[in-house]
Amino acid sequence: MSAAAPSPAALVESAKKAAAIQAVDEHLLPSHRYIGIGSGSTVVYVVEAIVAKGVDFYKNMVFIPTGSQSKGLIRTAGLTLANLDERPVVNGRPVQLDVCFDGADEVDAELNLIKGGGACLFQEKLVAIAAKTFVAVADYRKQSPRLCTTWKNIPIEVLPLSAPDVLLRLQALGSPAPAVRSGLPSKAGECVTDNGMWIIDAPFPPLLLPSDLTPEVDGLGKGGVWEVSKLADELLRTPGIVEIGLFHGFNGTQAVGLGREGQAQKPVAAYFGTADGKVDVQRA
Ligand SMILES: O=C(CO)[C@H](O)[C@H](O)COP(=O)(O)O
Repeated sequence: MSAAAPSPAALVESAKKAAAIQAVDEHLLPSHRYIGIGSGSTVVYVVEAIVAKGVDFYKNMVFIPTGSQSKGLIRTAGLTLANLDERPVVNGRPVQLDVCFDGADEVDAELNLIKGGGACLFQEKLVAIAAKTFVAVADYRKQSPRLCTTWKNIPIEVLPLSAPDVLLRLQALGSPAPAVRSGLPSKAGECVTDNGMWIIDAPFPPLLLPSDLTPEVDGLGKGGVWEVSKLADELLRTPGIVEIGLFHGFNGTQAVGLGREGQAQKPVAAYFGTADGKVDVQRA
C-alpha cells in the first residue's frame, strides 16, 4: 500500500519550512549581531532554522522582536532578546540590524508587500526599516502579480477613537467595505494590537505598479484604482491612521544609494516554498 499523499495543509507547512531554511542559510552570517524576527506562522520556521545552526553560531547574536508573539518565540528558543530601542547608539544613531526575516500576506512582482494579517504590521515595519537587509519568507500562496489580488484587504492600524472617521475616509478613497477587525473567536470585541490600537481591513481593487500607468490610468484612485505608493501616501496622510500594512518604495540595498538608510520597507528577496518541496526566490 502506498503512503497517503500529504494534505494541502501539510504541503503549506513544509513549503514555509523549506523557504525559511533557505532564507536563513543565504542571509544569516556568523558575523551578524542584530537580527529582526517578524511575526506569524512562517517565522516560527525561521527561528527553528536559526536554532538548528547550533549555539556556537548564534551565541553572540541579539534578536529583536516585532510584537508579543515574536518575543515569545525568541525567548522560548533560548535566543538573546532585546527590544528595538535597546540597540546601542554609535555615532549618534542606533545601530542598524544586520538582517530582518518576516512573513508576508501577499508579495507583488516588484516585492511590494501586504503585511498585517496577524495585526503586527506597525512593529514589523519599524524593525524592517531598521535592518540593512530585509528578507520575506512565505509559501507559494503569497506570490501575486499585484497586491490585493488574492489577499484582498490592506490592514491599517488606527487609533480606536478615530475608527468611524477613518472608515468614512477609506470609502471615499474607493475601498468598498472597510471594516474594523474583530477579535473573535479568541477575544470578544475588536482585535487590539500590541500597541493598543485597532486594525481596519480595507479592500481595494488590485494595486497598480508604476509600469502600469498611462495617461488615461494615473493610479490616483479613480474608481478605487490606485498605484501602490500613491495609495500608501494618501493613507498615511489620514489623521487617525497610525501605520499601514503596505510595505513599498525601495529596499535596503537601494536605500544606501539614495542616502536613505533606515527607511527601506521592501525586502531584497522573497523566498516562497512551493508545493513540490522547492523554493522559488524572487530577488530585487
Ligand atoms: O504580517 C504578518 C503579521 O502581522 C505576518 O507576517 C503575515 O500575516 C504572514 O503570516 P504567516 O506567516 O502566518 O502566513
